[in-house]
Amino acid sequence: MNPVKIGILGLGTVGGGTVNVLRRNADEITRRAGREIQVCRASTRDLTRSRICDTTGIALTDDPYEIVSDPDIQIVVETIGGETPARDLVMKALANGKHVVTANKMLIALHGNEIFAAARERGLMVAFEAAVAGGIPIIKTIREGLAGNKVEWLAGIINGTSNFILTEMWEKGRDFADVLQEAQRLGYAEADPTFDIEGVDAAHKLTILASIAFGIPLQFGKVYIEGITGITAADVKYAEALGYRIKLLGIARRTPKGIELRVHPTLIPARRLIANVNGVMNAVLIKGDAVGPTLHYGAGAGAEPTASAVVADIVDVVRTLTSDPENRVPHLAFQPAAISEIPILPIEAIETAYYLRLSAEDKPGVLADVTRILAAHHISIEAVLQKEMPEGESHLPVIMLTQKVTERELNAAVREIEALPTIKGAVKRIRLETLG
Ligand SMILES: NC(=O)C1=CN([C@@H]2O[C@H](COP(=O)(O)OP(=O)(O)OC[C@H]3O[C@@H](n4cnc5c(N)ncnc54)[C@H](O)[C@@H]3O)[C@@H](O)[C@H]2O)C=CC1
Ligand SMILES: N[C@@H](CC=O)C(=O)O
Ligand code: NA
Repeated sequence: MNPVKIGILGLGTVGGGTVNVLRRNADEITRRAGREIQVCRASTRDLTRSRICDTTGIALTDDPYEIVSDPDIQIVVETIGGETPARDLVMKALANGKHVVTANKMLIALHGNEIFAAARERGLMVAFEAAVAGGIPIIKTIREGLAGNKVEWLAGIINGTSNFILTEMWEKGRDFADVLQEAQRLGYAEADPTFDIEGVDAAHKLTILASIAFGIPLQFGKVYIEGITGITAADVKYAEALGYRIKLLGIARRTPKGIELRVHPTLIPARRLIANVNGVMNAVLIKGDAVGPTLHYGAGAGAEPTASAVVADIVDVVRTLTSDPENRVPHLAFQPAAISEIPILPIEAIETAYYLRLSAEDKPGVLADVTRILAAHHISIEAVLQKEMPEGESHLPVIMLTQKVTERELNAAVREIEALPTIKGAVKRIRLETLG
C-alpha cells in the first residue's frame, strides 16, 4: 500500500520533534498504523534557520497555504500555534478534505466548536492530544478510557512552564524571571510567555478537558483565570511550613448549581501525590463516579514528549482512514447532539478554603479584630502562623488557613480586614483544595 502523506505546518519545537520521532520509530509506527507514514512537505517561516530535525526528503516552503491545498497531502499537522494564521489554515485544510492533527490548545479552546462542525460535515478527523498536558494521553483517557463514568471533577497541573517556575522557586529559591527565561530556552514556554504565567494557557487546556469530561461546549470565556505572577518566595515558604505546596491548578467540578471552571494558584496538602509533581511535569487528577480518583502523570511540554502525542494522533487518523466516519470517537467525547448547556458558575459563587497572608501591627488586639471580622462572615479558621518581624519592617506577617467559604463572603470579609488601621496593604489570598 502507498504511504500516507503528511504535511507539517511549523517546524519548531513540536513540529521538529514530530519529524524526529516519526523518523526514529518509523518501523514501530508502521507496524502500529498498518501504513507507512511519510512527511512529504513542511512549512517554516525562516527557511534558512537551523532546526532540531533532519529535513532530508521533506520539501520545505515558507508558504503554509501550499501544503493545505496540496492534493497529495492526506493529513495536515498544525504546529504553528496561535490563532492567525492557524485557524484559517486548519479550516482550509478541512475544506480541502484533509484530516488535521494539531498541538494548538488556543485554537481548539477558542475555535474548536466551529472546527469540529466543519470536520463533521466532511467526515474528517481533527485530533488534538498534544494540546493538553503534552505527552500525557489525557484526551484519549477521558474520551475513551473513562467513558463509563460520570466525571465528578478534575484538577490538573497543566502548564509545564509555571510548574517549572514554582518548583525552582520552592526547591532552589531561584528568581522568577530567571527561571522563566530558562523555560523559554528549553522550548517549554508559549510564543508569548505571559500566556503561561498568567494562567491563560492552562485555561485553554481546562476548557478542552471540561468539555470532554462533562459534555459541554468549549467555553474559554467563562473560565476564571489567575496566574502565578503574584506568588512570592515567602508564600511558597509559609505554605510549606503549614504542610502545603502551591501549584497552578486548573479545576473543573460538577456541582448541583452548575460547573466550576477555574485556573489559579492553589495550596495542596504536601502529602498528596499531585503536590509532588515538579518541574515541567504535568498531572491530571480525575474523579469518576465508578473508577474513583485516577492520576495521570507525564511531561507536559518539550519537543519529544509533545511529539509523542502528535504521532499517536497521526497513527489514530491513519488507522481510521478506511473506517466509517460516523463510527469514530466524537471530537468532544459526547455525541454532538448530546452536548448540553450546563451553567458555568461565576467565581463569587465558588466555595473553597483559603490561605490568607496579612501584614499586621505588632500590638495586642489586632488578631482579635481580624478573627471577629472572619467570624461575623461565618468563616472558620483552620490554622494560624505568625512569623517573626522581618528586619527593617514595621508589620508582622500573619498567615491564616480558613475552612471552606464562598468567594463572595470571603471578599466581603477581606475588604473589612483591609480597612483596619492596624493592617498594612492588601490581604494576600490563595485558594486551598484538599483534593480528597
Ligand atoms: N513547546 C511545547 O512544549 C508545546 C507546544 N504546544 C503547542 O504547539 C504549537 C507549536 O509550539 P512550538 O513548537 O513550541 O512553537 P515554535 O515557536 O517552536 O514553532 C513554531 C513554528 O511555526 C512557524 N510559524 C510561526 N508563526 C508562523 C506564521 N505566522 N506563519 C507560518 N509559520 C509560522 C515557525 O517558523 C516555527 O517553525 C503551539 O500551539 C503550542 O502551544 C503544545 C504542547 C507543548
Ligand atoms: N507552554 C506550555 C507548553 C505545553 O502545552 C506549557 O508550558 O505547558
Ligand atoms: Na496530551
